[in-house]
Amino acid sequence: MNLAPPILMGIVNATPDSFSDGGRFAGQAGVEHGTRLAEEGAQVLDVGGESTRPGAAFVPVQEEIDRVLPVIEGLKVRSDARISVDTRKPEVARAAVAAGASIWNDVSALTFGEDSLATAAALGMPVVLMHAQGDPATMQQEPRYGDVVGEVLTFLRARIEAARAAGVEQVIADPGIGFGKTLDHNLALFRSLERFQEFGVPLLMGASRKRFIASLDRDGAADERLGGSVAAVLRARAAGFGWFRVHDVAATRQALAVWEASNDAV
Ligand SMILES: Nc1nc2ncc(COP(=O)(O)OP(=O)(O)O)nc2c(=O)[nH]1
Repeated sequence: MNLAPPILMGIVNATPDSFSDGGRFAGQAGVEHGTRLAEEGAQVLDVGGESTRPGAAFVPVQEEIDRVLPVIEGLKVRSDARISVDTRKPEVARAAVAAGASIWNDVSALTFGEDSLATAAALGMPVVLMHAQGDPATMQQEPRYGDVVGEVLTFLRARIEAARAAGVEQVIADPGIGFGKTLDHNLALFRSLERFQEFGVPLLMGASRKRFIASLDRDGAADERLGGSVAAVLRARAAGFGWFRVHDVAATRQALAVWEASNDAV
């Protein structure tokens, strides 16, 4: 399997309430944090202004723009890393691109806004299409699937086709770990990651510090989940994933370096 070098997407949550680092990286603190992540090896910095953790409240457009723009503008000055904007809202994506973002990371896979598809095509940048069942506010109340892997694949296949039909040329697919999934649903996806290669597009894993890790080991807090986060990255890498959205860039970079060097199959 000839894999392109891994792309590390460092998480910069300019939010007051993100599940693992809420309130720490607004404004200048977000610029400093993103700069540090780029120095640690992140090729992309993912700037978000709305938490999408289970139970998160909706953030109005202007408030989300006010959160992400100062961080994006500051990072454009301080770092050469590409910037992605983590938003469901086309208005926020447009503002972020005007400020220097060049990737749209949409956890709603361009379904949230009526003009999301047209906006993505007009902006002409790569779009991350992620699977989620339901809305962050309620998605973990009672996730149900007949065949979670089959249904996630079917959804992403349809969204990739819709994006391409709308004129979006570059897409990245993401199974959406933790977005409307129980532990068993997440594990079923992890055991079937190779099936996502069918799309023939870059694949993104975003498992960093998520709850399923605590469910498998001592129920630790978000800052006690580094080992599980790295393990999830390596499992995805073994399945051909190339993009990794992580909080802990240096540790992930090092783990991938050792994994790549000790796997001649890469
Ligand atoms: N493509 C993609 N984007 C994502 N954005 C946010 C989160 C949630 O994690 P985090 O940003 O750390 O927390 P919060 O949503 O509370 O800010 N997970 C993903 C993911 O798995 N894939």
